Amino acid sequence: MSTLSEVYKDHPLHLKHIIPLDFASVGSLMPDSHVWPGSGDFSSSEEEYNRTSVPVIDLRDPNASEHIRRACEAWGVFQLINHGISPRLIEEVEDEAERFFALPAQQKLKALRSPGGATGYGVARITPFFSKHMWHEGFTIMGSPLDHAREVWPHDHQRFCNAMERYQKEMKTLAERVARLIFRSLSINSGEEISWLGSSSINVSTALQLNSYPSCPDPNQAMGLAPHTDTSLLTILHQSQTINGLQIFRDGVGWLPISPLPGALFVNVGDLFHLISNARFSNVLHRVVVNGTRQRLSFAYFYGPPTEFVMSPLCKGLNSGQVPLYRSVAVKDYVSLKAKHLDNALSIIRID
Ligand SMILES: C=C1C[C@]23C[C@@]1(O)CC[C@H]2[C@@]12CCC[C@@](C)(C(=O)O1)[C@H]2[C@@H]3C(=O)O
Ligand SMILES: O=C(O)CCC(=O)C(=O)O
Ligand SMILES: [Fe+2]
Repeated sequence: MSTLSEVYKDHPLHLKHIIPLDFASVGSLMPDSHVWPGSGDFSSSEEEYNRTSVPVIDLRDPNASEHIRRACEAWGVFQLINHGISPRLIEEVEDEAERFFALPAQQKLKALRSPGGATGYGVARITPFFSKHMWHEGFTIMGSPLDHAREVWPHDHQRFCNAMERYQKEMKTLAERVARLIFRSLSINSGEEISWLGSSSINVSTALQLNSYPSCPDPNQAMGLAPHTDTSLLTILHQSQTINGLQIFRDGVGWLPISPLPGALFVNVGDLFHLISNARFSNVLHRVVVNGTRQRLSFAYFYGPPTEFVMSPLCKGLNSGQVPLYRSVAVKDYVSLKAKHLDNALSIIRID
């Protein structure tokens, strides 16, 4: 049984695609390596529209499953309220992430992701697909971050590890709950297709990504995180309550900023739910823009089936007369395709 980390070992990256810029040493001039060609003004006047339109799902609502289905079909995203994650725990994770990203570059590099590694400090994995670098630094965690944390803080890593481990535990429970509601909305309540869901003996594929977008001397020329879809089944995102940055792409509208509702978590459909739902659910394209005066933090929890699990469009999810649009693929093979081909991964398994 291979783990997600083992799958990424087959796709090593060059150090120049791992080491972030020392953002603290950048003055008022943007380094050319980080100036995105053709980038204009990233701001948008759609904020109010967005605030009122992105679906809000109340987990206490008895009809949550049906509401989630509609949100996944029409938007591929929703804001989740009454999710049960304690604000105290979120604050602790925020404090610890802040403590890490505020360290001098040399200290942070002690936790650098290795070329064949999946976890640790570094730039986004999608970096090699773009000619310019993103205004972003991240810390990827899969389970315990102990090995990296103790390199950074030999005597004071415990609170970082505790916060990250507790957060992942709570996120996993929440992701299972949300995934179950989504499967239910596709009329899948039990059986082979979800035998792995909620099982304590089967390793699902999960990762916690701490994202930091430092303040930027010229935010209109920089890209926080380039447009991408997530590889996961679903992603649960906590974003800074005060600084906007996340934008989703809507056909016919363009880039829409997502302003967080107080206390809400943001959920987006990833490639795997798009595949399983036979493209009924949108794996929404999203990106992050940066701020001229303030750092923005976000935490993304990626949730997916075990790496060996073979996924195919679920018959019950298909409307009558519909044919499967994708062929079956093991999670690990899809992760490999994505690592090699990024946006083209889905079209490679698409049935014409
Ligand atoms: C499980 C994972 C999803 C992710 C790659 C990773 O191994 C851990 C980092 C994740 C992340 C976060 C920023 C955006 C993204 C596209 C990237 O480059 O790294 C996602 C990856 C993904 O969804 O494929
Ligand atoms: O920072 C954000 O708001 C989004 C992060 C994201 O898209 C990701 O980690 O995949
Ligand atoms: Fe993402």
